Amino acid sequence: MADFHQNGNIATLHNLRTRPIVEMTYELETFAQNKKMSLILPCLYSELETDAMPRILDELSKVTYLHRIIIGLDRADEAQFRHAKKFFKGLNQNHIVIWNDSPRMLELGALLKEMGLAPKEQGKGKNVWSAMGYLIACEDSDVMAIHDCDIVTYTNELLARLIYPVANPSFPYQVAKGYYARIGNEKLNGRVTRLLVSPLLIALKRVVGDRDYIDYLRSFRYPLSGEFAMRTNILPDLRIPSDWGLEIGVLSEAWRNLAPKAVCQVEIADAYDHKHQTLSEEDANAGLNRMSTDICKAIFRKLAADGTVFTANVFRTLKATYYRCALDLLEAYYNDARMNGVSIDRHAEESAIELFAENIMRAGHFFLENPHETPFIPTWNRVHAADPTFLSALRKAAASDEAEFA
Ligand SMILES: O=C(O)[C@H](O)COP(=O)(O)O
Repeated sequence: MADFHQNGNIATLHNLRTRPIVEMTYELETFAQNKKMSLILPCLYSELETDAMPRILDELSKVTYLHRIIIGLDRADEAQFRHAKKFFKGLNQNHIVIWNDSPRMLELGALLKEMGLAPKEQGKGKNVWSAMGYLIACEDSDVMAIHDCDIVTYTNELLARLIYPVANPSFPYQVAKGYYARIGNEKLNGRVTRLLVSPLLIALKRVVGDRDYIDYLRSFRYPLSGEFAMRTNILPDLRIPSDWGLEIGVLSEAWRNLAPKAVCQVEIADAYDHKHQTLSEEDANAGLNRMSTDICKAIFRKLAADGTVFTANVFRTLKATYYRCALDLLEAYYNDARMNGVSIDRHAEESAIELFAENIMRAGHFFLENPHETPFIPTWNRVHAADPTFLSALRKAAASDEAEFA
């Protein structure tokens, strides 16, 4: 999409023209001579059975500049792990499938628990955190990228554009966040981003006042994208949530640890579509219902850690302000979609807003009632300080699983 707007907070790297992918690949191959680049794929076993995954595999096999691919496999039994290993055999790069539920990994999990350092919940955040631990333990990657495994519009150009800003040694960026317009089947998607995060940030600014952190989050065109890249030296000090707050958590950590000049966002695709979860109105622990609550919790915790005081009244006001802001934005989304001949189900969107408004209160209530319970996983630095042998044990366990279940 050809626009060149800069928001003044973080740099935005656009898709200004269709650059031949061979040109960019050539540059990346040159960077790779001095900087090793790795890719982390957080993956559910069920995702191997989708149409998206074979396409991703096919596209990745053509990539020449990657040093290693780490696949974090969740929700798999032994037979499924064996199958996953076969499935990824087609990759041309050095790669490893980490079976997160293997007896060896569970034993390591128990050890973490004994030290009081275990992630509180299973989920994408924990999967990514474990894969990052493995990457740190390998001690040989300078740059890493991560993307979802349910992208049905995937091309390896997405990866090239995502990793480029942190791979180019003359760029100052330590973190690059991917963005795109999430439109698929002529439908406007990205429901949690559009209907929860954008209006919530506007409402927070009105209710709790100006905060650098809120302005920073508002600078991102797609704060919930699962695609980001970073230089690996910042990994050991990253404190991320174990749940769906992962994406916001990574941005928050970049804000806490880095100067704004070291963070950028990059347009990685013209079109992006993925598997859509249900809203799950009936079950608060599933789908977008759960996701929206986890995201609110992550934002509230970070604001509190930056000195914002929350009370029950603040959350009540926030809910009302959010609701108004969300309806106003919906009007804009609706007109934007209509003018472009893209469909949008206004009733479904309003129902989602009503649910998200409830979840702001629910997350707020949780925050007030459980002041000591945080969704954040300890940093790898902390784990290393508690047990200096842990990271190498993790690496060995993954290698032993790889060898034993050949
Ligand atoms: O990014 C989002 O807003 C959520 O992942 C939901 O996305 P979807 O509406 O495209 O399924």
